[in-house]
Amino acid sequence: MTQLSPAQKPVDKSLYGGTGSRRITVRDVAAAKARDEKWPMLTAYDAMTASVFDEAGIPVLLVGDSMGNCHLGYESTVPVTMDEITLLSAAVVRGTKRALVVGDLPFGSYQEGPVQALRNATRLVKEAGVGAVKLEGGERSAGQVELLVSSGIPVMAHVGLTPQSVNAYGGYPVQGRGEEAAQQLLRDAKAVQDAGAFAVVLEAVPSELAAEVTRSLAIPTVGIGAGPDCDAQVLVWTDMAGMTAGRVPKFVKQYLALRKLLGDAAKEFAEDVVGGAFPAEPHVFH
Ligand SMILES: Nc1nc(=O)c2c([nH]1)NC[C@@H]1CN(c3ccc(C(=O)N[C@@H](CCC(=O)O)C(=O)O)cc3)CN21
Ligand SMILES: CC(C)C(=O)C(=O)O
Ligand SMILES: [Mg+2]
Repeated sequence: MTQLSPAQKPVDKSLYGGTGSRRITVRDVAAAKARDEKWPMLTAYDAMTASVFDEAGIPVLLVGDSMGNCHLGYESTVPVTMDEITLLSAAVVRGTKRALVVGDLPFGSYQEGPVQALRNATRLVKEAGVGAVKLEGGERSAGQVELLVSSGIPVMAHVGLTPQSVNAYGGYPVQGRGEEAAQQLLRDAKAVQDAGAFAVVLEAVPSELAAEVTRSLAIPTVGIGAGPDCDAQVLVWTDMAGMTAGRVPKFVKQYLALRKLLGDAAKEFAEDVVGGAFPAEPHVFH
């Protein structure tokens, strides 16, 4: 391990609950694994929401391609474009002071190969100001991870269930069940670590397997539907806050009924307008 320069001294005692004012870097995230520290990650798609999570101390925010279904009204993440990810990533960076912002590379922006991946990741770093990018795939994406990392762009990898492959899966099935699939998942996680990824998302895998991958890797694992033994946990913010319409996956815990609360507020406003109770004297200029 090389000596850290002053600018790279650990940001705080911990990623969550720290008070340091400088922005968290991938080195801070990597250092948390050695301390055996668990940390939270949430998605964010706009500056206002991102500032709430930043002020709450969430150390890493992912501008997920889940913006496709959560924010932009698509059926899945598949239609999301580089223009959309870049626009919303720039907003999240503007809304935050401390969080490391990770931009998700959308479907079609890196599958052609390492050079395409580098072109699009570079755009996200230069135009949006993200501190790292994320892309899906283990062994199949190792070449992309390697070129990005050697070019100075930190990469969060993503193995297990990779939602951009929804049309190949025919849904969102749990991955890594059975000995052969478990061995493949281990190979995928090792491949992206060896290619230089600073962390890896494990999505929808049995918790026993996620625990084994977490023990086997030197880089942090970020679980979503991967049980309690990952180094970090991520949820889509609209799922966590009870804002998502319709059914949410089994791995989601809802901490708020935001969809109902916001709907009730909208109805109250509407009734005030229709009934003449709003605006009242405090809201009026003379
Ligand atoms: N709002 C939202 N939350 C997410 O977590 C999320 C997205 N959108 N969009 C992209 C992907 C899709 N994700 C999903 C969606 C559904 C399941 C799901 O329901 N899976 C089955 C698996 C059952 C099995 O194979 O045994 C389930 O019933 O939980 C999992 C992940 C995760 N990602
Ligand atoms: C759920 C996370 C890992 C993600 O990729 C996304 O939100 O797009
Ligand atoms: Mg994603």
